[in-house]
Amino acid sequence: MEHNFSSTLTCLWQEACRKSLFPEGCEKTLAQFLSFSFSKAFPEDPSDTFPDEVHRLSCSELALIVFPRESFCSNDTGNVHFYRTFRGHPPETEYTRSSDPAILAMMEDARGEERMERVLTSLPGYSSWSRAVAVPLIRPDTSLPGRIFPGALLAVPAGGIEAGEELTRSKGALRKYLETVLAPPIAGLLQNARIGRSAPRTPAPHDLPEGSLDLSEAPPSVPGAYREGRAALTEHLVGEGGGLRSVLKRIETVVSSSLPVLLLGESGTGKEVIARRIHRRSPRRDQPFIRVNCGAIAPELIDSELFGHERGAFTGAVKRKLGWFERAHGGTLLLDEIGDLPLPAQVRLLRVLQEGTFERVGGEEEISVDVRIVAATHRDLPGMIQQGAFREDLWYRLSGYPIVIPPLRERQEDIPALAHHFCQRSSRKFGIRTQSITGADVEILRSYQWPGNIRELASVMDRAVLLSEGGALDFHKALERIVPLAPDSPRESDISPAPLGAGPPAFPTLDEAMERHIRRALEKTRGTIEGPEGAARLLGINPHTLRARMRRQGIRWGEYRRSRDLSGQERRKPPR
Ligand SMILES: Nc1ncnc2c1ncn2[C@@H]1O[C@H](COP(=O)(O)OP(=O)(O)OP(=O)(O)O)[C@@H](O)[C@H]1O
Repeated sequence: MEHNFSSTLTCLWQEACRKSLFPEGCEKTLAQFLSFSFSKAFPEDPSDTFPDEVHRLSCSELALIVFPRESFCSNDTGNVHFYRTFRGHPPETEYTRSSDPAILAMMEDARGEERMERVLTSLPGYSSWSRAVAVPLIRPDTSLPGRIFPGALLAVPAGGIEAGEELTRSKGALRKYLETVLAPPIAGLLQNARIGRSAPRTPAPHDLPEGSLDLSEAPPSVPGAYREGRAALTEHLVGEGGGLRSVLKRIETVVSSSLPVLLLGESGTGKEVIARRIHRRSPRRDQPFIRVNCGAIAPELIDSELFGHERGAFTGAVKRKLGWFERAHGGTLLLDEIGDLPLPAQVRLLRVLQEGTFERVGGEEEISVDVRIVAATHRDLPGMIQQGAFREDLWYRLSGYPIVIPPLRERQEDIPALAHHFCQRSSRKFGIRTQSITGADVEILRSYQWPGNIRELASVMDRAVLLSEGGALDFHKALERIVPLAPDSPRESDISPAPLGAGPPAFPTLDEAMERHIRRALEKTRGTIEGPEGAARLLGINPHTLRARMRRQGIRWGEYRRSRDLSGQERRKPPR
């Protein structure tokens, strides 16, 4: 099966939309800009086909830079230069998301500009930083010969629409093709993703807000592939009549109030899905729903992320920025991984919960917000309170209405419905039709313990569909790939006591064991964090959580990545 230029680009964008929050009003510009840049990377005939692998893989690297419009210029070939921006003035880095902590760190670092340049120029396809326009990258994955590694570096002009007008001055049939064939579906995709994030339900085609695009205009090569934004993927709830019945009953009694809700449950059990349901069923449904992963924000940025900052509050604060509390005004704020919130931020959060007010960083104005808090964690908060890692008073504030989401192994009745749901989802995602799930398949799935819960089931299904190549699903094979960490972990040496007389026993602490385990997963996946082959999936945790843990434990992703890129050479051992 082969896919053409437009379906490949559309899939890449579908992935980008799930990972990034694009500024309102920028859809059309961004789509044109990116479509054009893509053609620069692939100057061949746009109807050229790509091998199946390109199409199947998700976009595993993404960095988004928002830069000021004044520094944006284009020549008449439409090539955009922003070299001067980074040379002359610091970029306005508004939002970055990347599976590459190295890129993320660079952007947060004062000297990041220099290092960013080094990384960009080292990427295949770039001869100089000045040519590093917004180009989705597709390059060979050296760890898996014959496969392709897709990723994207997006540079978005902060000025939005006007900046796009520059592009429209460039000439040629290719531009026309990009504008007429590719830009509308991509713009629609972006716009729908944004609407989906703030709207309580996915609008039906007939009631899309004015100005939004009907995706029925999109090229038909992968029907429906770009219709699913992150919201659609996370809002569908399986198990309403089964294992989640009591959870949903509890939700119903609280939805009409503004009481904070605390969702407790193992990683991957569906806490975010339930939080979205609470929002959708509440009177706030027409207001924003915002999710913040408290564990994924660098501690020094937490205040600014949650409460915003004033211009000049610190180096790099070039303009006022609203925090998540203000952005969620009137709606619901999901504080995910609340157990990872550092203690000083817990104090400030407590104040907002008690008084409903706060000040932006560097500001004096008292700001009041009306936000419904839903907090979620897989951690043992009472245990953390005992250890002094979580404030007791915050716990009392948050735990007024706790809801425990049972792990998948305790709601086996939901497995058939979940399996069907994810099978359809994976088939749509990869454009592969498979044979249906049989009773024997369900038995195999039921006999597995699902430590990674529903997220793990979804990833096993992805793998099964990919491996099926359109034929029967083989769950023995699909599950095999999840298990390989078990035989060599824990290693004997990790737990054996030291010889007598040699001092205290060398029993690793929990932190040390966790660090080793993460390192092993990174070694196995050669630094891949997200996606079906990634370390997060292997460990059964959210990629954001994994990155946060790596950061906390000083694990540098770059070492593992470099070992992957040394094709044909001996792999470099990561530091211990
Ligand atoms: N009941 C459900 N029906 C359909 N899909 C579900 C359900 N529960 C979870 N999922 C899917 O499983 C995945 C994990 O769910 P979610 O992110 O809500 O889990 P979580 O408990 O918040 O995980 P973490 O603690 O790691 O953040 C998502 O892709 C979600 O769409």
